[in-house]
Amino acid sequence: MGQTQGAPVWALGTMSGTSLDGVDACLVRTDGVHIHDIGPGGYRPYSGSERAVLRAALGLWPGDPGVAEAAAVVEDAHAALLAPLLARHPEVRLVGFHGQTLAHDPAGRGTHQAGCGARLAARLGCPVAWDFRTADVAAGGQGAPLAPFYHFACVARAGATVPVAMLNLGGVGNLTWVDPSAPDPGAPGALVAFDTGPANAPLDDLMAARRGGVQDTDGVLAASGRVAEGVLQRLLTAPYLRQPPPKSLDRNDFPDLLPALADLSDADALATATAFSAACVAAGLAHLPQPPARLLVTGGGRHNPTLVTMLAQRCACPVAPVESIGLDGDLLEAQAFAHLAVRVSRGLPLSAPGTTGVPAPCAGGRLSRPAPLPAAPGARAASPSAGQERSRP
Ligand SMILES: Nc1ncnc2c1ncn2[C@@H]1O[C@H](COP(=O)(O)OP(=O)(O)OP(=O)(O)O)[C@@H](O)[C@H]1O
Ligand SMILES: CC(=O)N[C@H]1[C@@H]2OC[C@@H](O2)[C@@H](O)[C@@H]1O[C@H](C)C(=O)O
Repeated sequence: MGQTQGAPVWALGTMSGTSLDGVDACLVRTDGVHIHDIGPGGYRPYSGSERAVLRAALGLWPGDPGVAEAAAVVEDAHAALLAPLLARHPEVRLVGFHGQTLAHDPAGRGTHQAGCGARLAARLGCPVAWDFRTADVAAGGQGAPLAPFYHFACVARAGATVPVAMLNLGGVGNLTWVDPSAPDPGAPGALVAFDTGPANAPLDDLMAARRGGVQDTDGVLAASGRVAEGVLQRLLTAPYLRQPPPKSLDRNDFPDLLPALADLSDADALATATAFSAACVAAGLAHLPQPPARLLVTGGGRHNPTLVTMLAQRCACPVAPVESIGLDGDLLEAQAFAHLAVRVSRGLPLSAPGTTGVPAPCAGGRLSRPAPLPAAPGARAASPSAGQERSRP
């Protein structure tokens, strides 16, 4: 089973992740199958007040009060980051706009990413691929994780010959096992992927609640505490951890976690939560078809040495940052949505039974093109194909 390829194009992918820290963006030249080039990236943090708007909107669904305000924060932040990047890089044909997940309940109400790609396309004057998760959920999948199809391309680019795993330590953790001998990411057995459990989100939430901070920078507070083993072992009885994939999480799907740490000192609470995030990954490794040769870590959590050390202590395989295969772990998810944007524009699947549990490889996403400028008096009407994957003016 091969994948249909067209010519590679430059796409600009974005991610506004569950940590609510800010928006990442990165250029990738891709045909949706192979990564041909990785270009520059950018980051635009949310201000304290923007983050408060997003935090207040967590758990909300389209139409709920507060959602329009959150969507405006998301779109404004993306426009502020992307407009100068697009001006400097006119070679970009397409933006991949993930938006901000506010709620995720694939078995119930669906999945909700705030931010409208059609409005963003109009503001940027560039086609935007967006709403990546809805079609997968509608087809019976989890709608997440979606980065695995990009992980497959990354592992192929690195020339791996044996199965490896990629671990994203974001607000939530997600793990992708990749068999590089598979012909494409939708092939049976090519990928096994799922969310492992909470990763940075509870650490950030503890710091916010107890210290008024944003994160436990470099894991310093956690390193000064002691893991409360009894509490940790109780937390590790969560049924989610034993449940086989496919499975995915909302940011706040472990509501008992912070209350379980309430009686611990700040340092011990951080140490225990950090150990829990690491142990969730170790529990996830048991669900893989075979042990990976290496666990390649991406996402903000790889900057936390306490978390990484706890992880390495609990994993049988070597643990290394994705930088060890020449990738940038701060921009990998943004790159994923550049790659997926091109797949959207070409009708290629974004997910498969091994990644989201969708019954068959599933295409998805929406593509919004900026409205054509009104015709000048006397000018010919634009042809129906005008605006298809062309250079921006
Ligand atoms: N130096 C550091 N020390 C400790 N933690 C850090 C450091 N740098 C980043 N982090 C953590 O990484 C988080 C951001 O990670 P990342 O950008 O990968 O998450 P995200 O993309 O928002 O989440 P997700 O992948 O779940 O959507 C921060 O909120 C913080 O918890
Ligand atoms: C619903 C949603 O936005 N999920 C995110 C979240 O953050 C990490 C993990 O949970 C993952 O499932 C997903 O993001 C990445 C980019 C993904 O889809 O692969």
